[in-house]
Amino acid sequence: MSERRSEANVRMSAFSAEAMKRAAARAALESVTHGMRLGLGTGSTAAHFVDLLGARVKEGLEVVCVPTSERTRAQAESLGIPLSTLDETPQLDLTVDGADEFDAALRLIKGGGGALLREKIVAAASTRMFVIADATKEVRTLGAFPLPVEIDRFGARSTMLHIERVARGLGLIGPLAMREAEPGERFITDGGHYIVDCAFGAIDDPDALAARLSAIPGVVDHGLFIGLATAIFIAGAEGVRILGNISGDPL
Ligand SMILES: O=C(CO)[C@H](O)[C@H](O)COP(=O)(O)O
Repeated sequence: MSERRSEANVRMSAFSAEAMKRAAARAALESVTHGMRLGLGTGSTAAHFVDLLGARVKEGLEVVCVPTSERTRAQAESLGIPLSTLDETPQLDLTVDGADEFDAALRLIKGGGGALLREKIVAAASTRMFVIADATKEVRTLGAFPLPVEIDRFGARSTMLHIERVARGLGLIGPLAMREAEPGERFITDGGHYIVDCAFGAIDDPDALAARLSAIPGVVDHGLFIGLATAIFIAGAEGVRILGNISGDPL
């Protein structure tokens, strides 16, 4: 294949990935109605949703939204979307967010964009959580995407060793890497914490791992979202299909 041709292919697949993310976002937006209190996710897929929502707000749709990151807050503000905080609006009707991976039981890995803590708090404050994703995020077993774990800065090295020990107890062995914003500069979350990316490989028992990680004192939260997503909008070449229940409870 010529260099020019392969460049064109790369551009084309990037275009279709974005088109799929937007299609999933558009499908989720159909459930948004007048007066809703919404949680706004973080990441490139969630950004499509915020963009489309902004257009609906300009047309007169009235909603109030809680963003899950400073990045999403800035985008929503720039589009004139009315914003609130969880202190002012502690209960939300619906959160729409992306994911790094999901399985058939609607369990997710999130945190690739570093916003997992606020994303989980906002999702847990919502009656429903819709995940929007392209079909490449669907997996049989979670874990191909390294699991992000948010940790306190105090005692970070010790907390990493604790995570390693706990994971080993579940048969999970893989390199842990402190996330960097740039080479030599640690990534800091909106909440002021570090992120450790844990490349465990296949996580056969996500529920057990989630419980053990949550019990480690220095762990602020982890990217396993279990029992939170109520529906997943999956965009593929054939259109958008929905896993779960758009009007109901988590599986
Ligand atoms: O969890 C997240 C941010 O913390 C994102 O939702 C996740 O990383 C997916 O991002 P993208 O839509 O860009 O693939």
